[in-house]
Amino acid sequence: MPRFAANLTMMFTEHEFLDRFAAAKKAGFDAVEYLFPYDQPPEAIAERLRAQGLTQALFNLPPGNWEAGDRGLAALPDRAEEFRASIDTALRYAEATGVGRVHVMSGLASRQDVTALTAYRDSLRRVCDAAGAQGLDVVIEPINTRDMPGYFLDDFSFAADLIAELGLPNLKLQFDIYHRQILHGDVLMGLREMAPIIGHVQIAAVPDRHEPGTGELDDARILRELDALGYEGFVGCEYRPAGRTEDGLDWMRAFA
Ligand SMILES: O=C(O)C(=O)[C@@H](O)CO
Ligand SMILES: [Mg+2]
Repeated sequence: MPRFAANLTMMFTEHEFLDRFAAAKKAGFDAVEYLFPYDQPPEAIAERLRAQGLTQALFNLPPGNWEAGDRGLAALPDRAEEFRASIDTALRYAEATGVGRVHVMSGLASRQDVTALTAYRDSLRRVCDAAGAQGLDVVIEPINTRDMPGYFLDDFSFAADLIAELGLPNLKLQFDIYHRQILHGDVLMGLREMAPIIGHVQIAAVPDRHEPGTGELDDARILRELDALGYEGFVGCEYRPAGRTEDGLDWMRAFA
């Protein structure tokens, strides 16, 4: 049975961020994820996790200046120093929250740009080394360029090849079913091929990014396939509820 994690950046936004932990627990979740914890002190987040008995499944490294358009730093050669500092920040939050994996966003750059590719490889080696010393996995996620135009990591095969080439034991793939369908389709084959390197899964209906089961894919079938493949990690519910979060959770009860 999938271990669902509520994505608190997208779900339970009826509540203030720190109150979303209790709301997720009350709704039946045992784990949470979100994009960025950095507006809150790590101790405040750790306290909410402890109080609710929740597991922290995932969060992202600081992405640079999100409001100014940054979408990560790893493939940006002229931001290497900032990237190094972002690792230290993320690892402080990792220690406080007990998270097992962090997502590193590549940033906006062309995969044809050799300096970007070199920077990306160097960044991944560096972050895997530092995170590995703390017993953490690092995940990278191909993101569709309709939602994020110009995103460097926009191809699942490229990501899988890079993971194989780098051979870093704690570098894994974040398989977001929503992005996979928009970028390539062929979701079940993608899961079968990439199962050995998947470190985290996320789900949302395509194309509107609402509750699973409301889009063009048979999400229940996909979740059963994950089980059949022996996937034991988390499935992050990274969707924007069509209405109040609590009113749209029936899809999940089918897996209880
Ligand atoms: O957008 C997604 O999908 C994510 O998983 C985020 O972490 C990056 O925007
Ligand atoms: Mg995602």
